[in-house]
Amino acid sequence: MHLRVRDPGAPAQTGNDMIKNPAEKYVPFAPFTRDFAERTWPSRRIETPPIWMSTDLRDGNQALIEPMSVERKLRFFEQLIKIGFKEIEVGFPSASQTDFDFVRKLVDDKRIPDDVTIIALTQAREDLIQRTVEACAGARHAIIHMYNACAPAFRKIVFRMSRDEVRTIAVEGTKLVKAEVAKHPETHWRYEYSPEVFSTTEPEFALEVCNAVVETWQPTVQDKIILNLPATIEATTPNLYADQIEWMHTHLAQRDKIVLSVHPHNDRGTAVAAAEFAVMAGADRIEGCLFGNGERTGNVDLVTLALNLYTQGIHPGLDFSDIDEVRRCVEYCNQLPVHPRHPYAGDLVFTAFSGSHQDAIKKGFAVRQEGTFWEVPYLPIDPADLGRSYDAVIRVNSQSGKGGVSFLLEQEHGLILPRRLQIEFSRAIQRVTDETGREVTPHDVFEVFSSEYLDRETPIKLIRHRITGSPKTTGQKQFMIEVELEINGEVRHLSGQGDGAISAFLCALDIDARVMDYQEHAIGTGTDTRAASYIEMRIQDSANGYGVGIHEDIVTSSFLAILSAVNRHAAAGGSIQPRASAAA
Ligand SMILES: CC(=O)SCCNC(=O)CCNC(=O)[C@H](O)C(C)(C)COP(=O)(O)OP(=O)(O)OC[C@H]1O[C@@H](n2cnc3c(N)ncnc32)[C@H](O)[C@@H]1OP(=O)(O)O
Ligand SMILES: CC(C)C(=O)C(=O)O
Repeated sequence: MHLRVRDPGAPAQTGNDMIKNPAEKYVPFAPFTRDFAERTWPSRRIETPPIWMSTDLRDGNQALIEPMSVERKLRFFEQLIKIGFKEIEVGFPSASQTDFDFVRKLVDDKRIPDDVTIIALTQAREDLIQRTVEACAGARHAIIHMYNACAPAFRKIVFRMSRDEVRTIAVEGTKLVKAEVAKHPETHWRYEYSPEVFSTTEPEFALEVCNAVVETWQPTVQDKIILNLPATIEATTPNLYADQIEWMHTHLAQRDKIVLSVHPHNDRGTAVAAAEFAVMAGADRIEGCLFGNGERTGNVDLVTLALNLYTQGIHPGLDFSDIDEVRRCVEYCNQLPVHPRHPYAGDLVFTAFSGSHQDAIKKGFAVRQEGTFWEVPYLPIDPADLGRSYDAVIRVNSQSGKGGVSFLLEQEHGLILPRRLQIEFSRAIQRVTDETGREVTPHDVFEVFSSEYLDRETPIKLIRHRITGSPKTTGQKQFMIEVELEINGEVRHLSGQGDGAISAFLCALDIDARVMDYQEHAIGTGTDTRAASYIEMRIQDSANGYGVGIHEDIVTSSFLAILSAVNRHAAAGGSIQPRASAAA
C-alpha cells in the first residue's frame, strides 16, 4: 500500500484521501426502521457470569498469520482447561488436516475432561458436515456449530440468493447435522446455529431463520439449542447491538429451549461494551478469544470481560490468578504480542509514571488494611489477585513526583522519607530525568539517593566516637562525647557535651547549625536491623537541608545524618568552621 503525506495547505484531493462528505459513501446502520422503545436492558445489571465459550482455537486461529500447529493448539487447549473454560471451540475440522487431526487427537487421547464440551464449526455443506461430525465422534460431549450468512450484502453478493433460499440453507444444513450425529450415539451431541453477520441482518429475517432452525432441530428445555447472534462485523454502536439482542430475546419462539449466545467482533473497538450490553439484554453466553485475538480487529476479549465482572464483585468462574502465565502461553501460541496497555494483562497497566497518580497510589497503599474493600486510587484491581507483584506499580521518569520516588525507596530499601525530604530528593531525581529524558530504575533512584546523602564524606568523615559520660555515669544532666573525624584529609579529635548525644556531637563540631527536624526508624528486623536517621538542619544562614545516615547503631546513624547535611552544605559552597580539639 502506498501512503502519502499531504500538504495541509493543499486543496482537497481525490484518490486515496478521506472524502469530504463520507455520507456520500457510507450509510449509517440502523437495525430498526423505528426506535425500539420497548428496550429494558439499559436499567439492568449483570449479576451472574454468562456461559463462556473460547473460540481461540477456531476464530482466533483462522486469523493468525501462521495458524497454530497441533503442538501449539494442544498447549492452548490445556491452558483454556486450566483457566476453567467448559466450552471450547476446537477448530474447523473440515477446513484442514491439522484441524481434523487435532480434534481427533483430543478425542482419541482422551484429553477432554468430562465436564468440557468441544465445539467444531462447519459451513452448511453436506461433505463438510460429515467430516466435522467424523472429527468429533467419540467425544463425551460435542457441539456441531453450523453457520450461514444472512445479511443483505451477503445474500446479494456472496450467495446471490433470495431470503427463502438462504433460510433453506440453514434448515437443510440443520437436517443434515441432525442425521449425521444420529449415527454416533456414544457422543452427547448438541447443536449451535449462527446466522452469520447477524449484526447487519434485518432482525425480522434473522428471527425467521432462527425460528425455522429451532423448529427443525427440536430442542428441549433440558437439551437446549444454542442460537449464536454474531456481530461478524461490528456495524454500529453497542447500544443498538443490545437492542437487536433484546428484540431477539423477546421475540424468539421456544425461548426456554434456547441458549442465546453472542459473538462480538471489535471492528469499532467496542466489542467489550457490546458483549456486556448484550448480556444485559438477555444473552446467556459469550463467544470470544483471550486478549481479543481474532479476525481483523479481533473477537471480544474474554479476559477483559471476565475481569470487568470480577472488579464488580462477581466471580467470573474463570481463573486468571497467574495472568502473566496465560499471556505468555497465548503469545507463544498465537505468535502475536499482547499490547503493553492491554486491560488487566499488559506490562504497563499497573504502572504509574505520573506524579499525581503515584502520590495517590502511595497513599492508597499506606492506608490499606488486609480484609477491607479494595480502594487504591488508579488501580481498579489488586495486581496481586492476578499474580502480579507491586514492583512495577510505580516507575519514575520526568513526569513523576515525590510520591513515586519515595515509594520506590520505601519498597526497595525500606526507607521512609519525611515529607520535606521527599520534596528535596525528588528535585535531585528530576534533574536526572530532565537531563537524560529517560526512566530511572529503582536501582538508579537508590544510586542518586546514596550519592546525594549517604556517600557524603568530605570534607568531614566520621571515624569513631565515644560517649565518655552520660547522665547515668556522671550524675549530671550532660552527655560527654569524644569524636575522631577526618577533616579535609586530616585526622582530628574533638570533644563536646550537651543535653543529648546529638547536641554533644554538634558541640564537638562547633558549627553554627541548628537541628530543625529529626526522624528515625528501623530498617529490617532481627540481627539485620539498621537505623535510618533523617536530620533537617539549618547551617549558618543557608536554607534548610537534610542529611541521612544509616547504621546498625542508632546514635551513629544520627551523627552520620548530621555530617551528611553538613557535607551537602559544604558541597553547595557553604562555609563550615569546626573547632580544633584541645588535644590537637
Ligand atoms: C465469520 C467466520 O469466521 S466463518 C468461518 C470462516 N472460517 C473459514 O473459512 C476457515 C476455514 N475455511 C476453509 O478452509 C474453506 O473455506 C472451506 C474448506 C470451508 C471451504 O473451502 P472451498 O470449498 O474452497 O470454498 P470457499 O472457502 O471458497 O467457500 C466459498 C463457497 O462456499 C459457500 N459458502 C460460504 N459460506 C457458506 C456456508 N456457511 N454454508 C454453505 N455454503 C457456504 C460460498 O457461497 C461459496 O460458494 P460458491 O463456490 O458456490 O460461490
Ligand atoms: C461463525 C460465526 C460465529 C463467526 O465466526 C462470526 O460470525 O464472526
